[in-house]
Amino acid sequence: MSQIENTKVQALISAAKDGFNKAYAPYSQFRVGAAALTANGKIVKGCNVENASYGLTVCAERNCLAQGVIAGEQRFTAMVIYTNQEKLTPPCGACRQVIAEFLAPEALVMAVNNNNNSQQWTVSELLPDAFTPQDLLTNKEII
Ligand SMILES: O=c1ccn([C@H]2C[C@H](O)[C@@H](CO)O2)c(=O)[nH]1
Ligand SMILES: [Zn+2]
Repeated sequence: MSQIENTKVQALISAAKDGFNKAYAPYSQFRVGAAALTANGKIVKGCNVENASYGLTVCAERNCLAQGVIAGEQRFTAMVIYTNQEKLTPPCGACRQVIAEFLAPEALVMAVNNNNNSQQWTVSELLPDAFTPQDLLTNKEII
């Protein structure tokens, strides 16, 4: 995350770890925490929240961004996803779409684990040619 200050990256990892510790994952036991940096330099976090009706589960990444929106933030510049998995956890397809709604294509998403291994992608690497709010605006111009 070279374009983000190192202290901010450390703060994001720590917030994502907090999220991980709050995860509600009684069915999969697969705990995930996420944290995002807002365009104003604030940090918001989330965790996965599972449900007895399995399909209603919401991932950490989407909960994190929803927490940001509730806090009045709609632009984010980076996201960290924290797990205790040796194989680093990338965001699922549904989360990639929601990430593309709120983070710019060049923004960074980093997966980190409890051994401090990490891997990072840009939003456009995760979801090339994303369908975004701009596509809706273009459509309005045509109408
Ligand atoms: O990037 C990911 C991948 C999975 N999960 C959650 C959903 C479910 O609760 C559990 C297993 O898929 O992990 C996330 O929160 N984020
Ligand atoms: Zn997801």
